Amino acid sequence: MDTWISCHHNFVRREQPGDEWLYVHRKGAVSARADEPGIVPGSMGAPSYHTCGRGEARGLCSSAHGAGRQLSRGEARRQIRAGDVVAQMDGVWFDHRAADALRDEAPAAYKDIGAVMRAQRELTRVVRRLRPLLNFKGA
Ligand SMILES: Nc1nc2c(ncn2[C@@H]2O[C@H](COP(=O)(O)O)[C@@H](O)[C@H]2O)c(=O)[nH]1
Ligand SMILES: [Mn+2]
Repeated sequence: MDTWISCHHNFVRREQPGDEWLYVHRKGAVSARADEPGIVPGSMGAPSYHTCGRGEARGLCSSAHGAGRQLSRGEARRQIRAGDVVAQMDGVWFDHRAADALRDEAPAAYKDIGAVMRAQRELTRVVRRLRPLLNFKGA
């Protein structure tokens, strides 16, 4: 099957986003050149987005690669209980036996993906919003 979207978020490429040629390093960011497809995932319980770049040179033709963390892993483990993970994953199938181990991956450990998409609307356009149905994370 053809790959629909291949979207790396740790690479360097020589590019000319404006007048100058640059080595653009993307670490936790994705390329968002004009009409370029991308993926911006939310969290294990929040929507993900298929996107289309706007080629905004002031943003080095880039966008965020995800919602990003609201809480560090340590802070998430301190603040979030297994029961919170189950509650936050309401409507998404996952292995409840792993709820305790997944405290640092809980939806509340990540920023609000809707707010992140609004904040970067000049960089990338939403093509499709995907609601999570099932999540599996290996130990
Ligand atoms: N669709 C999912 N998105 C997730 C999940 N866990 C985290 N995330 C989001 O992805 C980005 C990028 O994560 P990275 O590990 O590649 O750096 C992260 O900021 C979250 O917004 C998940 O289980 N499913
Ligand atoms: Mn990453």
